[in-house]
Amino acid sequence: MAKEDKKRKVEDSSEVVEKKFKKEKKDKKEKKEKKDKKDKKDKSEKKEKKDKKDKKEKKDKKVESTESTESTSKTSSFSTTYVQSDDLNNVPESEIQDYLKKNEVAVEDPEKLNLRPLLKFSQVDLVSEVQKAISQFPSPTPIQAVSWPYLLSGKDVVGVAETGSGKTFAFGVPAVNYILGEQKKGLKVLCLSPTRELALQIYDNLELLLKETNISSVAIYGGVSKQDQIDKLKYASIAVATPGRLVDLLEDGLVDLSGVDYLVLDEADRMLDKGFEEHIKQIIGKTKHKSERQTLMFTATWPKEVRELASVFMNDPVKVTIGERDELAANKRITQIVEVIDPREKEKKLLQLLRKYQSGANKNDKVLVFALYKKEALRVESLLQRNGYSVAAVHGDLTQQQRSNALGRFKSGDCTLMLATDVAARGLDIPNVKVVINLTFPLTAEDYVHRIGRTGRAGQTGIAHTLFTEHEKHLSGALCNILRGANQNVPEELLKFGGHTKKKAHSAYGAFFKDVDMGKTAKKIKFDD
Ligand SMILES: Nc1ncnc2c1ncn2[C@@H]1O[C@H](COP(=O)(O)OP(=O)(O)OP(=O)(O)O)[C@@H](O)[C@H]1O
Repeated sequence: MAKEDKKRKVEDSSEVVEKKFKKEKKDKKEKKEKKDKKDKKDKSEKKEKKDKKDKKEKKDKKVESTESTESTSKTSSFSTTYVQSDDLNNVPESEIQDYLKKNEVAVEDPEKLNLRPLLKFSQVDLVSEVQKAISQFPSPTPIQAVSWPYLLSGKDVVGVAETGSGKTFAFGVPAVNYILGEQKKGLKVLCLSPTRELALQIYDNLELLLKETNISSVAIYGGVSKQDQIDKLKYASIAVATPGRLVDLLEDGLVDLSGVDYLVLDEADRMLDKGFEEHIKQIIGKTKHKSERQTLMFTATWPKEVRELASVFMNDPVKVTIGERDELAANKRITQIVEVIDPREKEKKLLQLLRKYQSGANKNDKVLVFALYKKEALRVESLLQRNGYSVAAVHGDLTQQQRSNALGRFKSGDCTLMLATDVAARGLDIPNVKVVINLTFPLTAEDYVHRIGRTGRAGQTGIAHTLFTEHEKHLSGALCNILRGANQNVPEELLKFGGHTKKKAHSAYGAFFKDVDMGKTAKKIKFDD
């Protein structure tokens, strides 16, 4: 019995052991399966993450395909040490907040540096030649006040501020200040601009800052001989260029951009749209890598369509916005009048408007008339001449010499009437333009904001008178928004076309709109080489 018991016990225990063993095995198997499952999941998650990362890297690389692959730390001399002055430190915080509020300043500052705006020129330590050149002005404009501390700290900046608000010196002063503090020779600063006239204007402004220095600069643009530009490039530290001519010189091996570590895209949204994208990539790829370069983009209009592309060329930029600029906004000092008329009445109406705006005490007021296409400009030019007007014309069919002469006559006041296409819409700073007349509405609402921005500059007021016809009805919604945003009257006749903006269907926002008949004339505007 005892033996049997013992046997049973042994059997029992062996059964238990076996059971236990089986259970352990089962547990192990389950555990392993679980682990495998988890590993598999982790692996696939990791792979997904890696794929995503690779994809992003590839995409970034694709866009910046020609960027050099040199070292990654931002070590060049532009990483200067900006120190907030005691004078600025001592300003009560409430005063700073009042300034930011009054000027509708918004700053997106990824590193949370919270640099204070410069309320006076004396609150910043600039190289004496630069300090002297800007002392002609009473104080920095808001875009200068807010962006200089970041630019002088070596940060990338996107600056969005209304037309005529001093953006040229906002990027020009830190650029010249950098060059003057720089020991090495060679081309270091490059400013890109969409039109020849604007490139020349930026160049003239920089020359004012360089007047009392031994630094040379050069303007590179098409329509004139290359040789003079090539000669000047040998000594220049700063170049202002239109993309087409610059690419021309690059392809011929006549310009070396490998030392450029301060890069400005003026009218940045235009520079990044489809018309210029390829040239811009080609040029930027020849400058220093973005990790060693300070990249600046300044503009009055900053549509969503170009923001992603912009970020590819920049290192976590600080974004400085003056005014409510998330919506497309016009300068509020400009009185905007919009008249809806029959397209056949346009030219008769133009003559009436000129009589109205250039009469009596205002007879010498400067008036700028915009047409849409060269052909139209030529026709209207002869209409005006037939009616006894002396008119300065600026459009793409004229030689550069003719364009420069016309602009010069209008700037100096020798001729008080200028007729232009959109080559003159952006950036041109012409003193005392009292009235802008849009004889034909431009292709985009952005262009409208730039065109009317030729008046009401540097704190002055101005009038923009727009003739609107049914041919442009697809832009009525965008125009209504701009008028409302600047507290202007929205005419009933315009509302009849519809007060809502249509969606844009193509990233070349300047040229294509969804469900919209752009008419026979809707071709892309060609800008300059
Ligand atoms: N701190 C300042 N105080 C007063 N006027 C200034 C100051 N800085 C620049 N200006 C003047 O303001 C005018 C407009 O400046 P600028 O041409 O730079 O405008 P902008 O913002 O680039 O305009 P746009 O968007 O049309 O290109 C110029 O005549 C310039 O000399």
